[in-house]
Amino acid sequence: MSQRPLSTATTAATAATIHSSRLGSIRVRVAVAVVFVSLLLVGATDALHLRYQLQQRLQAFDADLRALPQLYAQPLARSLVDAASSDAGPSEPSDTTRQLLGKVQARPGIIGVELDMGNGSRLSLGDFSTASRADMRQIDFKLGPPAADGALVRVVAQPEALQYMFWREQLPAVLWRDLILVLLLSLVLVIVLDRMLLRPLKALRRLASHADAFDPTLPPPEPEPQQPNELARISHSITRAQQSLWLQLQEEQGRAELLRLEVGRQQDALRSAEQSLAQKNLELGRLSRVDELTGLANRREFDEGLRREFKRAQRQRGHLALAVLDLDHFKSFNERYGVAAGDAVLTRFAQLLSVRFKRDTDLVARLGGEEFVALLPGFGLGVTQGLLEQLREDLRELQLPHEGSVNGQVLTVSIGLAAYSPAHPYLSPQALMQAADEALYIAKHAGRDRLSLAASSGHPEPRQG
Ligand SMILES: Nc1nc2c(ncn2[C@@H]2O[C@H](COP(=O)(O)OP(=O)(O)OP(=O)(O)O)[C@@H](O)[C@H]2O)c(=O)[nH]1
Repeated sequence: MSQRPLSTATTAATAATIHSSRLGSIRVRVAVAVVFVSLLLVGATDALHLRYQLQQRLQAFDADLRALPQLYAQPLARSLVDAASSDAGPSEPSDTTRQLLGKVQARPGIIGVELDMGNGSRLSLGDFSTASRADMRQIDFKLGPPAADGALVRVVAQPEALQYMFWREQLPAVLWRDLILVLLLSLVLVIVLDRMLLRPLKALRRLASHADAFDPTLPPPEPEPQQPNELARISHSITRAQQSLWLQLQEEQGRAELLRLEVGRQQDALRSAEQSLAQKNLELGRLSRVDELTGLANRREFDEGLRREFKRAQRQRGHLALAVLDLDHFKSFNERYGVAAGDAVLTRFAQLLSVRFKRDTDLVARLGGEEFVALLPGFGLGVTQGLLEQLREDLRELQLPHEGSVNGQVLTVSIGLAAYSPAHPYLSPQALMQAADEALYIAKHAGRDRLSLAASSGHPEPRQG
């Protein structure tokens, strides 16, 4: 968590660096574009202006050319008349004539002037070698009668020279002026663009980078200083939204934490309830199979064991001994010594049974009241009889007083014993149980405190202990 603000800040700083370098290159490009546009504007304006001026010059030049006959026809005619009356004669042009023609030739754009005096004499000033070119202009005018009848003046002009002169005059000044104008215009445009476009663009990009790095799980950043109004409003809106989201997130996180704690508590309670339920189920299972007073197996457990071991004995053609044990005159014991003492005796007798028959396969159970059973897989009548006699001896040794007993002194027990074997196979568990019960019945009726064997023939044999 602690690295997140750092990485976000780094990202924002990197983005700002990239943006500022991009912005720098944009500035250069804008400046170049502005200079180019200024150059174009100023150049185009001046080109139009110079072209207009040149046209004016050419028009004026044409007008001057057309005005030459009016200006020079008279003076030239007069100079010829004067020359005719001079000593040199009409065939030689006078100095005045030369001067007048020189004036004409000296006019800008005029490359040559020729006077054909009509008497075979000619006077040429300037260069006529290029007179045949298409852009040449030629004006011929006659020096009218009577003074110079037949004299002709030919003026050859070249506007190109005039244009060349025009450009040579104008261009340096125009170029300097344009340069200054371009610089000034570029400066103004760059300043205006920077203020109106680049700065808002820069602020917008910074805003965009903040929007990119927007994370409602972080505290909102400080507002940007000196932003244009609209951008400041957008920036403040984003900051406000972020603040609101952040607060909501804090609340939600608080609520989520409480819910997590509550869920944890409920899960703990559920776990302990499940454990308690499992224990109770175990206990229930145990209780359903165990006699509560003595801790021995109960009748249900015994019935299952009897069925199981009987089938095994049948299957394996083995031995299975079953003894039913009943304390004698227990009713009178309860009456004399109390039920609690009776319970203690039942418990003590159960312990004797458990000690005596302690193999894993032995099953000792209390069927109810003062009646017990011992199911002994693998034992025949002989071995079991010996063990039961030892048990009766164990009981005698305990010397549990019972004045109402058979012998008027101690508690005794009667036992009925039956055993399944291949030689004496009973047909069912019930038949085996019934045989043991019958043997017990015989033992009781024979005077109690004894063991009675069930005979396979159905005639149990009581034995005096
Ligand atoms: N203390 C105690 N007495 C029980 C318990 N269950 C049964 N009894 C008593 O055991 C006595 C059994 O009496 P009976 O069935 O008449 O048999 P008995 O008096 O032993 O006579 P015989 O079996 O013929 O020798 C009854 O008085 C029952 O109340 C028990 O869990 N605890």
